[in-house]
Order: sequence, then structure tokens, then C-alpha cells
Amino acid sequence: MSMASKSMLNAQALARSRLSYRCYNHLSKIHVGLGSTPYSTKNSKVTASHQAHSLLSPCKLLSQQKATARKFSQRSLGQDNLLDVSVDSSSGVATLKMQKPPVNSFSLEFLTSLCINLDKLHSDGCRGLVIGSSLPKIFSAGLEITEMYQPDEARLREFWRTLQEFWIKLYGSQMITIAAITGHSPAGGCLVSMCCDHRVMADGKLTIGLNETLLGIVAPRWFSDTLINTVGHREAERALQLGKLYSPQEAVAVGLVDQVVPLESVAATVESTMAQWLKIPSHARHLSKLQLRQPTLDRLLHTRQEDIDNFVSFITKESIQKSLGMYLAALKQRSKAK
Ligand SMILES: CCCCCCCCCCCC/C=C/CC(=O)SCCNC(=O)CCNC(=O)[C@H](O)C(C)(C)COP(=O)(O)OP(=O)(O)OC[C@H]1O[C@@H](n2cnc3c(N)ncnc32)[C@H](O)[C@@H]1OP(=O)(O)O
Repeated sequence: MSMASKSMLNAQALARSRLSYRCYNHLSKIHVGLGSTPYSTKNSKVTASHQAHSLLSPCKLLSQQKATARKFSQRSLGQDNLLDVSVDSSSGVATLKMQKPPVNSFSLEFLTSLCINLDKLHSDGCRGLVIGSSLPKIFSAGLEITEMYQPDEARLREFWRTLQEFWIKLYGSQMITIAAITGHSPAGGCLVSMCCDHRVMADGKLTIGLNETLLGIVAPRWFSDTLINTVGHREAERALQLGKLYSPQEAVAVGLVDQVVPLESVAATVESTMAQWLKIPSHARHLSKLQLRQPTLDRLLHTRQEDIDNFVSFITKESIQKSLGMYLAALKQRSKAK
């Protein structure tokens, strides 16, 4: 390649990275400031000035994550508006809908955006959070497999650190969290829903579960702990080894989800469940949650770096890379055959 074309490519890459950094700053379409920002309408969506306001708040995590996004910005190109967030001003309940086609897979940028939005909603005093999806038949396909396949090590470390961060924030969240599972929810998608206090799943041909072994990988300890805390030790033991993907009816039978209702009733069911939970004094409810979840949280909090090292050394093994490559190819093949 000639010097001229190389420098042209470099200039294009730089421009792309600047553009994507700007996109990153606007990853979330909206942000409502409960308490600090008055609401005018139910489910009001935030304007540019709210966004600007939210970007000014100094926060170590934010600046760290902005640096990350700058560093790895090429992968986030064209991926703004990954989340649709709204807040009901009368109840203080936020709804966060994932909208990252085709399958809401968790990339570094997506996880970063989720962390930032959780922080914002929490610091704005939201009392409840509904996590759902804007994509039909998909809650989330879990981790973005291409983040783990033939990875850049620095990015891979950041990816895992950000996933840990998201899990820690959500699993211990002060907010009442409800998952509206209107689509498939394998692996990391199942993990996110299990972090919530309550799960409502649509009936139909959908699946949910920790299927890591089917990819030739092992769910880390904090994934399995979360499953054990949800369905109990014996069920988790079977499910983890088999990589079991449950139908909605199977999932409700083992307690992996709390309710299964027709798709069209998910929103109303979530709303009435939230109304019930909102009646409980918030402080007592959150402390009760932490009493049960803190030991699990602590286990990761005390070993975060070791967990990142284990993950990186495991996932970069040649045999694991081969399995991931084959799984990805099979997914692509299946998608093409449709
Ligand atoms: C010694 C012990 C040491 C222990 C140490 C342990 C530490 C290491 C631990 C490592 C653990 C890592 C944990 C990983 C957890 C995960 O989340 S891995 C991801 C698992 N996810 C899946 O298996 C889901 C795969 N996807 C699907 O099954 C389906 O896509 C779907 C059911 C979700 C949706 O089906 P459908 O609507 O029919 O869409 P598709 O046509 O299948 O897909 C569309 C499109 O998306 C691509 N895609 C799907 N999923 C992913 C994904 N997760 N990542 C990236 N891309 C994905 C798919 O290939 C299609 O792409 P194309 O259209 O072909 O381009």
C-alpha cells in the first residue's frame, strides 16, 4: 500500500473514531433527571439539553469509560441509540429498552452504555427499573461473541471488566428491577434477567438459560452463583452442565422466571407487579435484597482482577477459540439458511 493511501486510511480511521466518540456520548437517546429535572408528561423523553446536562456530571466511572470508548471506538461505529430509556414521572419508574439489532448482544460499547444509564437512573433517584427489548422475539443473545473471538487482549480485558461492572451494579441495585422478557434470552441475556428482582416472560417458542457449555465455554463462578441463587443448587448443577435452554413453561416451573404470560400481557403484568413492589418501604426492601445478594457480590468484588485474568487466559486458549469460531460459523450458516 502506498504512503498516500496509508495516510488517507489513517485520516479516515481518526475521523471515524471522533465521530464514534460523539456517538458514544449520545448512546442513550434519553435521560431524565428525577428530582433535578421536572417532568412534564408521562414517559417523557429527554431532550438534547437534558443530555448535555447529564454529560456534565463529573464521575470517575464515566471518564474511565469515555476513555475506553475513545480507545476502542472503531467497533462502536454507527451504534448510537443502543438504548431507549424513559421515565414515568409520577411513579419514578424507568423503562430501559435494549435496541441493538440484530440480537441485543453485549459488546463493550453496549455494556458501557448500560452502566452509564444505570448510574444516571440511580443518581436521579429512580425507584424502579424495567429492562426490556425493542427487538421482536429477542431479549438478548448474551455476550457479543466476536468480542471473545480472535480478540485484542486490552479490549478483551476492558470488555470483561465492564461486564463485571454492569453485573455488580444491576445485581445490587437499589432500584426495584423487573425484566420484561419478550424474546430469547440465552447466556448473558439470561444473566441480566436473573439480576432483576422479578422476571416476566412471554409465552411462546422462546428460550432462556445459561447455555455456555454448548459453545464449549464455561460460565464463570458469578454467573453460576446467580443461577444457583435463582433456581437452587441441584437445578443449577444440571442446567449449567447441560447448557440447558428452557422454554418459558419450563423456566417458570423451576423458578428461573416468576411469571409467564401471553406476549401482549407482558407490559401490563410488569406494570402491576411494579406497583405492588413500590408499596414496600424502599430502604427495608433494598437491605433485604442485599442481605441475600451481598455475599455473592463480595465474592466477585474481592477477586475482580483474578476473574479477568482467568477469563482472558481461558478464552484465548486455542481450543476455546476453535470452539467459538465453529459456533459463530454455525450461527451465521443458520442465519443465512433462513
Ligand atoms: C477451568 C475453568 C476455568 C473457568 C474460567 C471461566 C472463565 C471464562 C468464562 C467465559 C465465559 C464467557 C461467557 C459467555 C456468555 C455469553 O453470553 S456467550 C453468548 C451466547 N449466546 C448464544 O449462544 C446465543 C446465540 N444466538 C442465538 O441462539 C440466536 O441468534 C437467537 C436465538 C438469540 C436469535 O435467533 P434469530 O432471531 O433466529 O437470529 P439469528 O439469525 O440466529 O442471528 C442474527 C444474527 O446475529 C448473530 N448473532 C446471534 N447471536 C450472537 C451473539 N451472541 N454474538 C454475536 N453475534 C450473534 C448471528 O450470527 C446472525 O448474524 P448474521 O446475520 O449471520 O450476520
